[in-house]
Amino acid sequence: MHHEPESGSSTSGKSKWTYFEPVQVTEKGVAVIRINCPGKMNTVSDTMRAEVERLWKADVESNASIKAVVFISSKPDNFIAGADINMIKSTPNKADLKRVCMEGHDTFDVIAKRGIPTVAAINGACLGGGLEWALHCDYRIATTSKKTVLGLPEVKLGLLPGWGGTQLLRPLVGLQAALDMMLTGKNIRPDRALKMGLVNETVDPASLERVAIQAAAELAAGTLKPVRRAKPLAQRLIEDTPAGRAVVWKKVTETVAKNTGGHYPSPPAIVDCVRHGYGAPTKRAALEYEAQKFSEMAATPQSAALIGLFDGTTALKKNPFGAPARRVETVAVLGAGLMGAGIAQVSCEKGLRVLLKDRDAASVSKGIKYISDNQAAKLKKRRATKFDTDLALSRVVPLADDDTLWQRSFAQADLVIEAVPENLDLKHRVIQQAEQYLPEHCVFATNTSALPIADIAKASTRPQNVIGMHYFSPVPMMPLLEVIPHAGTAKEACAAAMQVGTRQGKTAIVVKDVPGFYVNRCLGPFLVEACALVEAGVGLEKLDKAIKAYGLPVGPLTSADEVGMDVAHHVQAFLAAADLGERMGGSDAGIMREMVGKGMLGRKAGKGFYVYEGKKGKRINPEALAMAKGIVKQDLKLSTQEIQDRAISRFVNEAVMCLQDGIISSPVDGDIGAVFGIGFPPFLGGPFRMLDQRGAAAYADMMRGFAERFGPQFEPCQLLQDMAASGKKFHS
Ligand SMILES: C/C=C/C(=O)SCCNC(=O)CCNC(=O)[C@H](O)C(C)(C)COP(=O)(O)OP(=O)(O)OC[C@H]1O[C@@H](n2cnc3c(N)ncnc32)[C@H](O)[C@@H]1OP(=O)(O)O
Repeated sequence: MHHEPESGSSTSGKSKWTYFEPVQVTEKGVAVIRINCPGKMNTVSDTMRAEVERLWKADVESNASIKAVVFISSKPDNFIAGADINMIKSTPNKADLKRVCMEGHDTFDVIAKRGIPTVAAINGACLGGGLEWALHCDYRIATTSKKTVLGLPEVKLGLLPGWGGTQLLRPLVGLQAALDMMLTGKNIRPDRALKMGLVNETVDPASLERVAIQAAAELAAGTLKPVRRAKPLAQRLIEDTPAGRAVVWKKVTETVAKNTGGHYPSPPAIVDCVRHGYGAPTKRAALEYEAQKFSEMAATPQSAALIGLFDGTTALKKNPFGAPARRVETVAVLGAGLMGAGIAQVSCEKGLRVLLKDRDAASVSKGIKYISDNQAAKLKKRRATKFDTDLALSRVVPLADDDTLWQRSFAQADLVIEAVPENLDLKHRVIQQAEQYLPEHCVFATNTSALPIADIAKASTRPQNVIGMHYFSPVPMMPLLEVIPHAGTAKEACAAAMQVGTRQGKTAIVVKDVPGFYVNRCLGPFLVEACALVEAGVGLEKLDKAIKAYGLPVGPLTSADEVGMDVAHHVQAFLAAADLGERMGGSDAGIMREMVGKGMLGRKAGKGFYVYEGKKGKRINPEALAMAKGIVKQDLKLSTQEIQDRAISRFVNEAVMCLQDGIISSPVDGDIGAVFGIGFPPFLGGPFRMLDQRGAAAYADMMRGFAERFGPQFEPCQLLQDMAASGKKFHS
């Protein structure tokens, strides 16, 4: 689409508004309303919404020369990032949010009443209430900037699109695409948004304002008519007939039930709102229903938990050590196995130069293949462009020990991440070998899940530069990073490691240098309890199902099979020998030891607790079942709730113990670590949020009851007892 530029805007000086620039009116009568909320992001609060209505009434409504309006942002990287989450959180009576939503509609009614076309000129994040703002407009133009994303992510906060999203999106993109967007909360990039009919045009960022003004003028003149994407016949048959829609409702209801396990109320509420829209007597009635449901969702503990995780993730984007004096540009990764290649991938994708080194060309090639295969997959799924993937790969320099090129290249490294196997001697050797060629300032990070960082640092001539960076596997998928300074690590090294982790897209928490760090330390007692439960007569399948039903992605037995029985057993044995004392009691995990001895190492060996039969899937391993039956001490006939509480309380108590001992520095870190590290149910918000919601006193009582019945490993730690006695909450 071609638009002629228009010149000669008039402006009215310094803004009298808090959230908007002064309205500019062009010669052809296009009013440009620039959104400029205080702070980094534009968000829609009740006060911002009220102000746009005042602005409209003061500067637009009675100005007859205005023929069309463009809404545009003054911020470099966001249009509107949604409703103000702080407003949602701080509304004490969530029922009041219905009024907030409905007043939003009143404002858009005021705007619509003037009868002039409105254009949303979108650059950067256009999310949630921000996209709903754009949906209320007559025309949407998005820039092709990498920063431009459109989406309705409310579901990720346990909410639903409450400013018309469940009603206004469907007519543009179709029922199925609308449901997909709202139920996944995924970001839509501009090219996709154009294809699906979400926006009318895409433009280069430099042209956005000019094109938007021109489009507005043409809409006003009637020379431009917004075209709705035509639906193919098959889509019409499904979406536009009651019989077709019945199929959609059935399918979507089943998918929602399967994906949420019944733990999340907002996805079914979204489906309900969309469905309600078809039968509602008026558009207003449908919007009122949606607003009612929005306020109900905002009052759920699940929403509070998910918003808590959003806040925690946002807070952790800020480096607690401040920006390092020297920005890391080149990262050397030692070891091109699964871990090393994953670390190299997330680094090169985010613009870091990577020196990937392994023993020989064959080993390093495997790592390169891993990265290039993943890039090809991203390209295929359109998660990246050819240019992005080519650029990422071009940043990786493959290096091998048998070619001295690595020695010269290492002189450029700012930070090394070693990911060689877990063997102290080997780690010492690689540190000493690398240090000969590394510059003085280079930080040396070690990716270990078990070895003390202080011990690894002993081999270094610059121990102040040594730090732990514990990634989780598979690195490109897992969002968490534990950053572990030892007692002698310099602040500058901590700052650099945190900055690199955040740049790699990880949420990084700082953890003390103790056995298991945080996540594995909490997993230890949980794994032991899984074995103890088998000894208490809980069937293998029942155990896995009970923990999955609690909301973890998989049960402990599947988890042991996936990470490998040898690895799981090693973690358990290592922690049993460490400083956790009685807290690792309850079982000696003999079943795992025996399974390792028999080569039942889990998925990688084709059998563990389950037998893996290729396409046929998996079934309980009869050999493991026989072993399990053989170790039952007394069948206690535990209920599902008892199984869940016994296993989860061991994890939770250890998490609180970590806070008590300063291994983690806050409940926020503890919650994020548990949710992002092991998949602790997000709808519970993490162990600390869960304790706040369930009540520390009730939880401590339950654990004391278990301690009496099953042993001292259930004794609640001091901090949990203190919180129980004081009635205080971990999160204020
Ligand atoms: C009925 C309608 C309901 C809704 O609309 S619910 C809200 C739906 N919207 C969202 O869920 C989007 C939330 N925001 C984000 O996902 C990210 O942010 C962005 C992708 C937009 C940008 O990410 P990045 O560039 O990394 O910035 P950053 O550090 O996350 O945020 C900078 C500051 O902006 C605040 N912020 C962002 N979005 C909102 C929001 N919707 N309400 C209130 N504050 C918001 C953050 O907290 C932080 O603040 P600080 O600098 O003080 O730490």
